[in-house]
Amino acid sequence: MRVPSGGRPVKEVGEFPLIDMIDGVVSATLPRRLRMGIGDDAAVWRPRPGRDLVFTTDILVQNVHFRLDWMDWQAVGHKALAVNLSDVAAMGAQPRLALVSLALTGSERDREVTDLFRGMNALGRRHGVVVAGGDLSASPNGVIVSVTVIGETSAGRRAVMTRDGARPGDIIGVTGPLGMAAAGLRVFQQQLLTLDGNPAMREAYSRPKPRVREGRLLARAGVRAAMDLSDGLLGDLPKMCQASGVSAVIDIARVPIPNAIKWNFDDWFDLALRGGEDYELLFTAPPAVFARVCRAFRLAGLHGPWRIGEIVKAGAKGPEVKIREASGKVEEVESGAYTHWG
Ligand SMILES: Nc1ncnc2c1ncn2[C@@H]1O[C@H](COP(=O)(O)OP(=O)(O)OP(=O)(O)O)[C@@H](O)[C@H]1O
Ligand SMILES: Cc1ncc(C[n+]2csc(CCOP(=O)(O)O)c2C)c(N)n1
Ligand SMILES: [Mg+2]
Repeated sequence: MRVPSGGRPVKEVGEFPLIDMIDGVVSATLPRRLRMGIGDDAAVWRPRPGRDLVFTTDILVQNVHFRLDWMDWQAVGHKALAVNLSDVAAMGAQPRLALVSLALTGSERDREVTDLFRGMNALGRRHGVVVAGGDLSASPNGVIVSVTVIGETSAGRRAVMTRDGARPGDIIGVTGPLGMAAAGLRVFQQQLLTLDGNPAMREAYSRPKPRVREGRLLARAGVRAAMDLSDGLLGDLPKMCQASGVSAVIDIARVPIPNAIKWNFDDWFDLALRGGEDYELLFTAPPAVFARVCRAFRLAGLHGPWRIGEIVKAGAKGPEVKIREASGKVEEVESGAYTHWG
């Protein structure tokens, strides 16, 4: 039997305070070449001036992140790599290598495991990424897929985009619609298989598209602040505001939330802004840089970006996110979206 050793249960501490506690243990002395440690979408290591390497890792746990009666094995492979590519994209870097650790119960078929790697490889090929290694282990309670991706910035290119680069006066942009993956999760959970538009929702949940090209174009256009939206806009934007010491006003009428979501779900606001797993990029930029981004996206044939609000100075209460209603009225909104252990 496990003897309680003191301390609080982590489900009471919460995911983000726990990260702060880990940070407190490991971040006392960091080498100068580590340009970014805990706190952003990826760690940044500068082996020499003019070249940054980025490192990120994300884990998918059966029945926490995916269910095998909802997703086939190729989709699990796709999603496990996609969520990592998304973090590299958020830094504005080019992903190169993936390491894949897999824990299996033993009853899976060899064919299912190779399917997982087929799904991963197909996505990797589209973004110039190869699987370069990994690890295998047993897992008594379901499949675990942990992927690490390494990326690089081009020599001489501007520095990576970070969460602490947002400044008052910046426009806030996103690279695509919000809420489709959360709607897909709802479709699976409630078996809404006759709902209008449900195949696109299930696809958004099962096979998110990492915005790798968009991330590189943002960085090249001079964007300094970006992150990817994994936990939902009202979970992630407050993190960016906190890191940058600024507040944000979101124009709700400008947020690209598909009509299929607004028309089908009464709780569309929470679904789209707190549901998570969109894997779109959230960025902020001064108006001139934002205009450059719009031009670059148009020339590259990419959709967006969508302008959804602006960064303002933090008030007396410190960094916060507010919502501008369609009427023009600005209202406070509770921060918070998906977190582990509720
Ligand atoms: N177990 C851990 N050990 C060290 N650092 C961690 C650990 N878990 C998270 N972090 C770090 O905490 C920071 C914040 O994590 P957060 O979950 O907000 O971002 P993320 O990794 O982009 O999210 P997601 O997991 O949704 O992709 C990241 O820099 C991450 O590397
Ligand atoms: C079966 C099943 N149940 C619930 C969810 C919802 N969910 C799980 S993790 C997460 C946020 C990002 O995760 P992380 O912060 O770990 O990267 C969300 C919205 C799901 N995907 N699958
Ligand atoms: Mg991220």
